[in-house]
Parts: sequence; structure tokens; C-alpha cells
Amino acid sequence: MLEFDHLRVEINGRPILRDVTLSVAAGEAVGLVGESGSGKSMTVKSVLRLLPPGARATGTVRFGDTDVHTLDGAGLRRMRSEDVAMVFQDPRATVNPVRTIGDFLTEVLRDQGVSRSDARTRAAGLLADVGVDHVARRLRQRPHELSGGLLQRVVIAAALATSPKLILADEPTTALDVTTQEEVVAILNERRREHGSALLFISHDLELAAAVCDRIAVMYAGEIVEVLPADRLHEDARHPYTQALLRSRPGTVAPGERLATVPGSPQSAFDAPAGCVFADRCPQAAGPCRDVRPALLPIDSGLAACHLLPRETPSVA
Ligand SMILES: Nc1ncnc2c1ncn2[C@@H]1O[C@H](COP(=O)(O)OP(=O)(O)OP(=O)(O)O)[C@@H](O)[C@H]1O
Repeated sequence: MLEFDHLRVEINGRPILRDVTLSVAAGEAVGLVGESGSGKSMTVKSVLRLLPPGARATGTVRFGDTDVHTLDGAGLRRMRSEDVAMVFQDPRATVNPVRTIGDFLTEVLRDQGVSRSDARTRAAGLLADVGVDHVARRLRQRPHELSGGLLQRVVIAAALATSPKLILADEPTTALDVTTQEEVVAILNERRREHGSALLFISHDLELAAAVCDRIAVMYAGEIVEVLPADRLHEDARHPYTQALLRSRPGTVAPGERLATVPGSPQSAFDAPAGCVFADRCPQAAGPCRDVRPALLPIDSGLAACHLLPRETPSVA
């Protein structure tokens, strides 16, 4: 349903994404994980053509049969209002602070031609569905009267209002405390399954992404370096970067022991080496790693881009 095919994005001539190739099937949840600056947000924003000024995208982003780069204004508006919904990190930056929650929710429905009173009833139902209490009062309240967790539920309710084919969620719980995070992610995932919506879920938290998603795509310096089934994350992670991320989780060491970290600092696509993007920080880098870009190739249950992994050589009959 959604397909990135060798997507490359440059901003003012500097590479931000290189050769991003990834697909999301109808109803599937895919987690996009990686350190800050690895290009997760740019990948997701490119679906709705929300890249910053000066950005130039090449390659393809297909939504269904449509190449989103070729959509005209009307097609783009339809995709943004009906087919694809986006949930951002900070709900307070999404909801207009001077309008009521009722206005925010009914606006989406009124745009679809739903009458004022039906939109009000539907908005109340949507809020109840995402676990918001005292619905009638909430509809009259303004964003500053709600907690962050409650407001993010309102944003999720709005995202579900049109039963979109795809929900793009960019770190939807980062601004919330840990207990609220779990509740909000669970609600988002349960409701999107009921609506049959696919999900592209950005997170820097591998475990959280694995709990929510069917597959995980790991990004580093503007590239996807590994894709694997979420339930095989611990057993099948083969890329040295994914393995390093897994070792860096709190909970992997005894209390008082020093937590493992990925040596060096995060890199962006424009300062990554010419060969493997992870070569400068990889403890195993050797031979061709610094000069030759590894391709994303099948291994075990997924795909990985690493010269050091054993590959099956095609048999000569
Ligand atoms: N408006 C912009 N102009 C120029 N470069 C930008 C702009 N926005 C982002 N970038 C650069 O693009 C790269 C990818 O950024 P992106 O926001 O996609 O990363 P990310 O993985 O989502 O990070 P985070 O987890 O911090 O949100 C980074 O190097 C960033 O500095």
C-alpha cells in the first residue's frame, strides 16, 4: 500500500536520505527506529510531501497506485484529509490552542460533508473510543485544560475520524510520561487495528516499536540498514548497528553496572562515510566497509546492509 523506492532527499544540496526502500502492506504496522537525525521524520514527511523548503526528493513514494510526487493540489489534499493521518510528537503543537476540542474534532468530519449535529455526535463517540471520560465537557474545553496524555488521545481520535488507510505516527508518545506513553500507544494500536489502518510508527525506542509493530526498519544516517520481523528482533538482528542498539538498552545490565553505548556520536547522511554509513562507529569495520556501499540483502528472516554478513553464493547448476 505504501512503498518507498530508492527515495533520496537533499536539502540545499546536502543529502538527508539515501536510497530508502521500504514497503508497508495494508493493515500492517512498521516501526522506523534509529538515533536522532537518522532521517525517520523526513522519510515519513515525504509521504505527505511535507518536506522543508529547499528539499528535493528523487526516487518514488507510492501510495496505492499513485506516485505522490506527481499528485496535483486536489489529489494531495484528498490524500492528506482522507487517506493518510499523521500523529505528531507534541499534541499541543497540533491542536489550535484557542479553539475547543469539539471544534478541532468536528472540523475534520465537517470537511467530509457530515452535518454539524452528526459531527458532534461522532466526535463524542470518537473521544469515548480512545478512552476519554466526561466527553460532553471535554468537547467544550480548550487544549490548555487537558493533560498531555489526554490531548494526544484527542489527536488520535481525530486521526481515526476518517478511518484512514494509513496512520503516520512520529514519536507520538515522546512528550508524555512513561505510564501515559504505554496507555496511549496501546489505544492507538488497538483502534487502528479495528479501523484496518496501516501504521508507520517512528520511535527511537526499539522495544516499544517491537511491541507495537509487525516489522522493524532500522535507520542510520539517512539509510535503512536492517529490516526484520518485530518478533524476531532479539534472535535475528544481524546488523552491527541494530545489535549495538539492543545492547544499549537499560535493563540489559545489572544495577550498578555500566550501560553499553554505541561508540562515537550519531551521524547524518551528509557526514557519513562513502562506504557503509556505520563504518566509522562499527567495531568490526574492515576491508571494503569504508569505500563500498553495502546493499540491503536478504538474511535470515529479514534484510541487512552489511559487508560482514555471510551471504549465500548462488549455486552454479
Ligand atoms: N528544515 C531542515 N533543514 C535542513 N536540514 C534539516 C531540516 N530538518 C531536518 N534536517 C536534517 O535532516 C536530517 C534528518 O532529520 P530527521 O528529523 O528526519 O531525523 P530523525 O531521525 O527524525 O531525528 P529525531 O529523532 O531527532 O526527530 C538531520 O540531519 C537534520 O539535521
